[in-house]
Amino acid sequence: MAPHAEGLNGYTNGTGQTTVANEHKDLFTVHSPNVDYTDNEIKSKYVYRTTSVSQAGDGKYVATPKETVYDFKVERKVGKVGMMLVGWGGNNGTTVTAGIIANRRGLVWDTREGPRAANYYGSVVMSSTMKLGTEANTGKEINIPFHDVLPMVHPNDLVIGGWDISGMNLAQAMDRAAVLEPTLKGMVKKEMAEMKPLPSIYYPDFIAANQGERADNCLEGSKASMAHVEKLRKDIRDFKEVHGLDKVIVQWTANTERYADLVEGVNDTAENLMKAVESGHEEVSPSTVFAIACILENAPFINGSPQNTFVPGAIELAEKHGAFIGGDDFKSGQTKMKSALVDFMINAGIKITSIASYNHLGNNDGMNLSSQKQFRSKEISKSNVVDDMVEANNVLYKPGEHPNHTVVIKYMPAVGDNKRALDEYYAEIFMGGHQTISLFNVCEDSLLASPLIIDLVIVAEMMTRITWKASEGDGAATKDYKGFHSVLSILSYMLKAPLTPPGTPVVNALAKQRGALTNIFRACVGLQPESDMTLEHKMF
Ligand SMILES: NC(=O)c1ccc[n+]([C@@H]2O[C@H](COP(=O)([O-])OP(=O)(O)OC[C@H]3O[C@@H](n4cnc5c(N)ncnc54)[C@H](O)[C@@H]3O)[C@@H](O)[C@H]2O)c1
Ligand SMILES: O=P([O-])([O-])O[C@@H]1[C@@H](O)[C@H](O)[C@@H](O)[C@H](O)[C@@H]1O
Repeated sequence: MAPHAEGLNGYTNGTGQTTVANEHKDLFTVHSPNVDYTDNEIKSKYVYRTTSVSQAGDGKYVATPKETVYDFKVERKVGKVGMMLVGWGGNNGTTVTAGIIANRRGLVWDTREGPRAANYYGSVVMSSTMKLGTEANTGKEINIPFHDVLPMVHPNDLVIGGWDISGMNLAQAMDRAAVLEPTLKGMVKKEMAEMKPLPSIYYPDFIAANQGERADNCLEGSKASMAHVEKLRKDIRDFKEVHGLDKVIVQWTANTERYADLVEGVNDTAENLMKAVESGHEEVSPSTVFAIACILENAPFINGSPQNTFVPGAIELAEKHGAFIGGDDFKSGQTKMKSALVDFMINAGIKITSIASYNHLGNNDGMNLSSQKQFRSKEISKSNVVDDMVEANNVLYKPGEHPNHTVVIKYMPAVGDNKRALDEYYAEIFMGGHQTISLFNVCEDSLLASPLIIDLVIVAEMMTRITWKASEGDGAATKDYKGFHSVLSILSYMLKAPLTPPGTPVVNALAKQRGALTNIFRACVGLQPESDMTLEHKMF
């Protein structure tokens, strides 16, 4: 077996290079009067160009180009970052932890197909690129690793911890998950056996009854309480202190909960929500209690599951505290494919009239989802993913017209984590014709979700070091630098049901989501949005 390369005081990032942990080296600098680099900051002046449209009567519009000048400021020091997972002992939690350890140590392990090396495939931040520009004298396109556009935390440097209602240590839980090759598990088992999830809050009514048998690592109390909020806050503070962290990002990768009823006077405002927690109201879910604890600790909290963790009171609480939240529901395989395929077909002028989405899986997630209330949470997040694309094409679809769309999930233990997704897309094409696309997509769910957990942590942490002010253009110029809105809709590329600031549109089209993420980060170093116009190759 090939020995694994291990740098002193650092790690190999899968390509054999040894990188000193926590040190960021700029791959490029922007040479512009609008960009200023200091030891601690990158400051840029960015002209944001949009088009304002107004109705001109008889169905016509007037389009007026608009310009707003923003000043962005990026802190260059990454600091020491912790990732705390709720549901750490689950398939995703154990898999992402083992994956980061394997990358940090540059592990290579034997498989039936020969040796495999640790990598971050499936992470848009770690394994995709973006166009920086074109080479001055050759016109050749220069692409850079996405991770290098701004000073971002490297996943190998993440300090990992978390909670689980199951008390298994991470090595035992990794075996239970049955996701990774035994040869790889053997190489990380010792380190993972040292990792034990903190006891968590367990309110049985929110997840399937079939989860009860693993709940042996729970705090006292089966309903929300301030004691629970304060205990989780202390867990976060202690984790930061013990590991000397500058910040902690928390993610919910625990089981899918049932939707919480939205009750006026209970979870409609921040004040009522806190009162509901104090009174132990049964409609406050564990995930909402975690969200409250993170908001009060100013630890960004991301919901990787489909339930409505962020009830209106939680969003208002986050806004009041200027804390970051994001969600919902990792977009890993079947839905990611759907959002790309539907985007392409509708933008090609093909009228999708029905989408049948079936899948079966045999992991614990599937077992939890075999309970109707938990399935309903997932059905909602998987069904709404095409709405914006349909609504954007009023040539194909009349107002309110939608394709038929059905979502089926079945629990079949035999296939374990290797979910089978079967989709049929039925569409109308030219002159009464039809196109039927049938997909069979085997998604190794945790191996697809783990890179998303990493991307969500990296992007959320990056957002804690970006501030802005508007210097010219429409609307009141802002005097001081401030952070982005509490609801991090920039995370949408990794999520099925993107949470957006109240009153703002939800974008599910995958290309638009990636474009927003890429171009916002480019703007922070004064670069214009990626443009594929390549006029330089068309007009000379
Ligand atoms: N591809 C994917 O795997 C994928 C994609 C999208 C969403 N998700 C969602 O991610 C979540 C995790 O998926 P998984 O496959 O790892 O599931 P899993 O069942 O293997 O892991 C969930 C873990 O959460 C723990 N848990 C349950 N309630 C808890 C609580 N209140 N506090 C702390 N821990 C708790 C369970 O003990 C379990 O270890 C699920 O909600 C799933 O729907 C997964
Ligand atoms: O592949 P995808 O649709 O993005 O997401 C997955 C679903 O297909 C699956 O049914 C569910 O069990 C997983 O938790 C995950 O949500």
